[in-house]
Amino acid sequence: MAAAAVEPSSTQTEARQAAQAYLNSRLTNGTSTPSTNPGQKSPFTIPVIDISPSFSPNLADRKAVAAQIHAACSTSGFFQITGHNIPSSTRQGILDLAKRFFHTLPREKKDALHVRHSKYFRGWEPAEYTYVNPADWTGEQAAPETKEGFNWGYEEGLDATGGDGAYVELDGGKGNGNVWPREEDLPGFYATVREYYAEVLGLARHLFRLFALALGLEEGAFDGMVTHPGGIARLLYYPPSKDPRPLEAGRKDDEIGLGAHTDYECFTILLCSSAPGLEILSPEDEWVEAKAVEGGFVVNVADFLMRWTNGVYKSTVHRVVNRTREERYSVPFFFSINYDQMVETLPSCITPGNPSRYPPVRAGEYVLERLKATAKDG
Ligand SMILES: O=C(O)CCC(=O)C(=O)O
Ligand SMILES: [Fe+2]
Repeated sequence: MAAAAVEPSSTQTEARQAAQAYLNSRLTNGTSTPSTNPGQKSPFTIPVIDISPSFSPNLADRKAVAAQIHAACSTSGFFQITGHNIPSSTRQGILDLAKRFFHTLPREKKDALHVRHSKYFRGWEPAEYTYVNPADWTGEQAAPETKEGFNWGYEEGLDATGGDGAYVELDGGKGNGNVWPREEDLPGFYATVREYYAEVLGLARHLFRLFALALGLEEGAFDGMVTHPGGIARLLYYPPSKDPRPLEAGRKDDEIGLGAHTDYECFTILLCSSAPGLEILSPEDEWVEAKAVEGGFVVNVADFLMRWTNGVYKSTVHRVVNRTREERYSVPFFFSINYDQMVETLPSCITPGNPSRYPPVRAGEYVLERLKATAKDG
């Protein structure tokens, strides 16, 4: 993406500087340091929440799940869910599709889908093209990222509700910026993406109702904001480690799958294959392995929701390092509200001790500026 010859808007400046300052404040030169105060660790857990009671007709059951979500979001910002009703065949189907995409689509067909052709970062993202932590571009000890990705966003054909016909892209543009492999090159690609995306989008809308309850709002408070929501999803591939070693506090890694970052949207629903690799930065600056539970999804708060909740919900720094000889695949889904929606700090998150810290912002504008900041030539 060519650098624009215009002054960055205040949102741009805020998004880039705040993201980098926040990361820098949490990272010590890219290495983790053991806690100097082990007796005073803050509670940092990634709880497993069975959300099956949230499908109950009884409001008290739904509120009980929301309370667990609230506790997780206001501490570690991460939790895992089971009891979500997404069939295991749908989950396996998209992981198998990722493997086919990365291993069988020839390089020139991938190149035709390169993200550099897309102003919304859709399509194929080779390992070296982006760094989620801009400080890694120039850092002396910069380790290249090993992840390879394929990105797409919301479109009505992927929404089981059919949408409301009002989808706009990150910059307010009409239509959607998705690009797809040709059907003859990867038969069944779109159908498999659709099956998974429709399910995970439905789950995200359901979770958002629980977030409303968790924030002390009426359950349907956000429903009108997710009728044509932003929802970027990715297939990700992390090759096996060339030098597999366990995570060790204080040791700089020379292979990084995906650098230290926070996510940008409201929350992320992550599906992973069996190889571990996701690591979360604790308040003591220690990387903690987040081992995915069988059949579950990892859910984490992202920056836009942290901003919207005035910092009450935590968007926590994480990264991926494949420390195994196995290939690793994952499919994150980054859920946003409608990109044309303006939001102001939620009144329920403003108190005399925590006055509103952020000006109003349009959802898509915020996310697009954060995405631009990850491309090396962006
Ligand atoms: O692959 C994973 O497990 C996590 C991916 C991730 O954090 C991201 O894409 O933002
Ligand atoms: Fe992430």
